[in-house]
Amino acid sequence: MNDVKLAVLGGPGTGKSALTVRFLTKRFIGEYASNFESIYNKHLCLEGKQLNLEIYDPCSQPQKARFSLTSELHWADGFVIVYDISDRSSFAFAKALIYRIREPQTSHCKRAMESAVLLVGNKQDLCHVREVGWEEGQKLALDNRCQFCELSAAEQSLEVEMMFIRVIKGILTNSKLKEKRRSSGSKSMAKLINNVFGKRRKSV
Ligand SMILES: Nc1nc2c(ncn2[C@@H]2O[C@H](COP(=O)(O)OP(=O)(O)OP(=O)(O)O)[C@@H](O)[C@H]2O)c(=O)[nH]1
Repeated sequence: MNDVKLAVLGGPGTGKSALTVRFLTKRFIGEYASNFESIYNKHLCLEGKQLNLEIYDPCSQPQKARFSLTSELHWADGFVIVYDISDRSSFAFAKALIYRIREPQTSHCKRAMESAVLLVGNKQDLCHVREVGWEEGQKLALDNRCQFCELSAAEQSLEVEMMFIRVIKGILTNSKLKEKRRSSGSKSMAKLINNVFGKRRKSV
C-alpha cells in the first residue's frame, strides 16, 4: 500500500474544509469548525494501486495549529492551494504559499523531486462578484509549474473529485520519476565503479 500525503492550504475562509469534505463525503455542509485542524484518511485505488491517502486540513488560527508551514512542507507529497475567486487577498495569500513551496531552499530540504501542486480558484458560483480573473490563476500556476482549475465546492461534486484525483496522479507520477532516477542513478554508479575498477584490474 502506498502512502500519499496531501496538504490543503490557503487563506482563511477560502473553502479548504468544504473541498476536503466534499471529496471525502460528496456533501457540501456549509459551515465547518475552523478552530481545529484535521488529518483525514481515505483508501482508494488509482492506476491499479492501492493508496492510503492522508489529507491535512489546517486550522486558520495559527496558535492552535500543530503544523508550521515548514513542517507541512516536509510532511506533504503534494499540495492543493486554495483561493477564493471573489477575494483578491486570498489570491495574494495563495501566491505567497506557492512561492514558499517552490523556493529552492525548500525543495532542497524536502525531497529531491518537486512536489505536485494544484492551484484551485474556489467559489466559482460567485463569479458575479469575481475579483480574480481565470487568466490570473492560470498564469500563476503556469509560471510556477502547478496545475490549475476553478470550481465550486458548493455546487460541483464531480469537479472537486476530479481535482483531487489530478493532484494525486501528479504525486504518483513524481514518485515514479523519483524511483526511475534512483534506479538509473544506482545503475550508472555501478557502471562507473565497474569501468574504473574493471579497467584498473586489466592494466595491472
Ligand atoms: N458560495 C460558496 N461558498 C463556499 C464555497 N466553498 C466554501 N464556501 C463557504 O465559505 C465559508 C468558508 O468555508 P470553509 O470550508 O470553512 O473554509 P476554510 O478555508 O476551511 O476556512 P478556515 O478553516 O476558517 O480557514 C463557509 O461559509 C462555506 O460555506 C463555494 O464553493 N461557494
